[in-house]
Amino acid sequence: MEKCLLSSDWTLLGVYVRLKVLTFFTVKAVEQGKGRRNTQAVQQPPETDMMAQYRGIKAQYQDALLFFRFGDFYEMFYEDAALASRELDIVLTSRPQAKNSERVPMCGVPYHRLETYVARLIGKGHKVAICEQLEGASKGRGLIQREVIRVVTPGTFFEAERQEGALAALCFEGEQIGMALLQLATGEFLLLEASREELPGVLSRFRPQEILLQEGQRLEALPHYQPFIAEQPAEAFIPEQALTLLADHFGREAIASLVPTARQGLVAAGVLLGYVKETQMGFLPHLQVPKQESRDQFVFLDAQTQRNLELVENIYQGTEEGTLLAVLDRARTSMGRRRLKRWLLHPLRAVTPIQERQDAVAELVLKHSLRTRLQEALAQVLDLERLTSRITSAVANPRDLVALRTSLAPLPLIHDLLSATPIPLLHGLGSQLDVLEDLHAEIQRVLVDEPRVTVKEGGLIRPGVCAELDELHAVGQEGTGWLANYEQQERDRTQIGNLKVGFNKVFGYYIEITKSNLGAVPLDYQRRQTLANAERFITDPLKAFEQQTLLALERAKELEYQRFVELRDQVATQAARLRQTAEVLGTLDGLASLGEVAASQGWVKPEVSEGHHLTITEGRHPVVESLRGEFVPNDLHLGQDPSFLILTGPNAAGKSTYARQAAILVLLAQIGSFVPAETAHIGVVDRIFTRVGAADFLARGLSTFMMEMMETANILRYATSKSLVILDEVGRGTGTSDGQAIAQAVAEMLAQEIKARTLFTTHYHQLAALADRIPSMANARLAVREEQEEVSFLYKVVPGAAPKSYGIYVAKLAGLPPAVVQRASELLAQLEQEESVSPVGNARAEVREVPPPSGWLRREALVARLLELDPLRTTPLEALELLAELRHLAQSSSRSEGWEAAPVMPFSKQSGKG
Ligand SMILES: Nc1ncnc2c1ncn2[C@@H]1O[C@H](COP(=O)(O)OP(=O)(O)OP(=O)(O)O)[C@@H](O)[C@H]1O
Repeated sequence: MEKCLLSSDWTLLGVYVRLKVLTFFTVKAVEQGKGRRNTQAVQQPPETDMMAQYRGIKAQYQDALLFFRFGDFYEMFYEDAALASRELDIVLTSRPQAKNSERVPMCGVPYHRLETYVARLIGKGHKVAICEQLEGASKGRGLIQREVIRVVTPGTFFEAERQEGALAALCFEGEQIGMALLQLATGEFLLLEASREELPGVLSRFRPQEILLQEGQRLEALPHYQPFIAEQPAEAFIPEQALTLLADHFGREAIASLVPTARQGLVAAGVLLGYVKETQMGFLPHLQVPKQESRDQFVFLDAQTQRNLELVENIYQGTEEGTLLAVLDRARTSMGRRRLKRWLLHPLRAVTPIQERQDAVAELVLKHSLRTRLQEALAQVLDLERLTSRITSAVANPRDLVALRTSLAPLPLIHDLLSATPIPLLHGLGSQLDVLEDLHAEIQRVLVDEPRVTVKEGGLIRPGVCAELDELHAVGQEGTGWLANYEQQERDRTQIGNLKVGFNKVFGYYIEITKSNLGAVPLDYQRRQTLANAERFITDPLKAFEQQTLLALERAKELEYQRFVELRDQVATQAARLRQTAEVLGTLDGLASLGEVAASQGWVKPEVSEGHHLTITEGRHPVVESLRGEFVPNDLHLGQDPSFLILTGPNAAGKSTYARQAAILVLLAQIGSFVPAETAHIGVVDRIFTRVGAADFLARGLSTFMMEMMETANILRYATSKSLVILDEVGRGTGTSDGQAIAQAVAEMLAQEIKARTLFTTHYHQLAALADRIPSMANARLAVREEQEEVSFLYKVVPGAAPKSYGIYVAKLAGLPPAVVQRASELLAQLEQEESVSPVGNARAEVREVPPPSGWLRREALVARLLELDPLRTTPLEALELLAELRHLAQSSSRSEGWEAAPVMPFSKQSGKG
């Protein structure tokens, strides 16, 4: 048994006095807190010193909401109070700053709900500075010392579920950007490099909630998420300073080895480390040594591609629903879920590691019982990564240690199961899995089965751990017996049957006598408190008892707290082992999840190799299939010839789905997953690009077409012959001729020069003729069945180009007014009559004149034309030309049905006369 020692040498009496005073003041503080909410109960004038202290501290943290600890509450004052009350939906109240002075707006939250309220403020993009009382309140000591112990920012808040606490720092040097990324929930520290064009894609993969930039630097608005930007002084970016900081924290050697290849990233990492040290102070979790992410290791996915393919976030709501992640996620742990997400955004480029993962997934598909046993064991493991961060940053409470103990229990079984498999990746995971038996045993030995959440109320440590603690608990237990005896003894002595011995925090132990029995109270009872129906007394024996037991109790609580902190610190020293175990479990869970999806959905193992081919039979889009329940499978054959597929077909016939499906199947294959198809042979790709439809780029102040062209330009700049490109209706954002010309020129470059495997959907049917001229191009179309007036989509891809778009039919389906549909059909017929085959090979198509519109639209056109006219600035020749134009308009109008002649005819006549 251990000997637990209290650091201070309080005498018994000293402890007691302090205890009572402390209790008194704690309660007073609470009462003051309540009093502020109930102004009638305020007894003391407010401490102006305290407000001065508040202002002094607040001046140092002007950009954060200051949570100012006051007894059992965190209080906010002035503008912070107004903001917090709005954001947290809590009552805004006020108190006078000094006697008769003006009232100060304030609001408060109970100390034990700190995490919840901070989470809400962080979620709304605020920073919170937590200011603690550094000492207990005691009589005559004046102002309590207070200090900010941590500044929580959007990128550093990691302790709550789903908060990753991801933080990035960027270091610009010309066109190159060094980037460091730190995730406090997992301790992962990455170094990356990117060009300015690549930056949005890199940021979008990691989604840091907060980005550190050198002051004066600007980050171009990111289209789909708004991180919190924290400007840092230029000195922080001085390389020597940044590198020294890193070397002091991680060791000189670890950092020196990274300098040659990742100098800029390291500077960013130094800035980041400085920032987390400054803001987290004593609450900095264990960080892993920075690792450099090699650009060539992963398939590059730009921000649009990540978004267009709806990998981890759907386009319209930004949630996980309807994403590829949602289909794949059968993970049993948070670590596994994070791993799957990471894999989806970082498909592998090299064949060998892909095949290693595939083999592991195949084993887990095949060996159902192995997979289910592993998954059952994994289901008992809580978020070890976050727990490690909580433990190492000292925010962990006793329940966190219990969660850790529970999570470690199934590890030996997982280890045995993995060690028995011959599959290299799984077997390797078994060897790397540190089952941490020593930690499990120690937590089991020290901590009770179900401890309290709070650390200072006792009830944490098992009997037998600490001799002194056991003795103190024994005193407490004896005391309970003594009290019961004493109560009975006093009842007998006074003959008061309902005499009660009780306890409260302010007065300690007392004897309560109801008013009707007050006549029988013995002389040695000393009155302490008067209630409505009773009086409370103390006696000398009760006082002596109280002194003894309260002391024992408080000392026991203090000892338990100390022992708990010791245990937490002891676990924290093993952070690196815990992190490694968490990493292994995350990978295993990710693989098991892929195995389960493949097995339950009947997916197959794709053959991956270095070739240029992409051959899929009976492929399905996993997300559309999961949402629709049924899906028409399709084949795809791309390689050297054809490498470029022009896809035509009606609107809503499935062109985009088919093109995206190709990208998703390639991506699945390259994360090591099985794919929804009969067979798949995939030559690995280095980059996947998708340019799909319109998106909201208002944030960047760019027109949709401008954005479309910028994205297309990027594809043409970065795509290689190993890339996969999905272009959906390029050029549709501008005039028909321009759009078609651009689409053709882009297609020609991709097919003839870049030679990337490409799926190109278009409504410019003229482009289909390109395949006659360019050997690497082929046409495919989405088949439809036409019966009488009705068209049905078959969702089947067949060779050849589509004869027409059926746009009007789709418009009708979509509910366009019959008159408009009718008019559109007339116009289409007319256009088709006039249409001459447009010369493919010549990028400029002819601009056709479209006849005037019908009904009220015709009249509108005439009126609009007249309103444009400025008679004073019109030459006689222009006037004549205009008359002719108006006459032509009027003539064609009068031929059509539904013509309302009245407003236009007089003018027409007039012009006729003229
Ligand atoms: N193979 C398929 N099997 C079943 N349903 C499908 C299939 N392909 C597409 N669909 C369904 O058809 C809808 C429309 O598909 P998609 O958006 O791909 O059409 P599109 O031809 O690209 O249309 P547009 O040219 O108007 O953009 C999809 O949302 C999906 O519900």
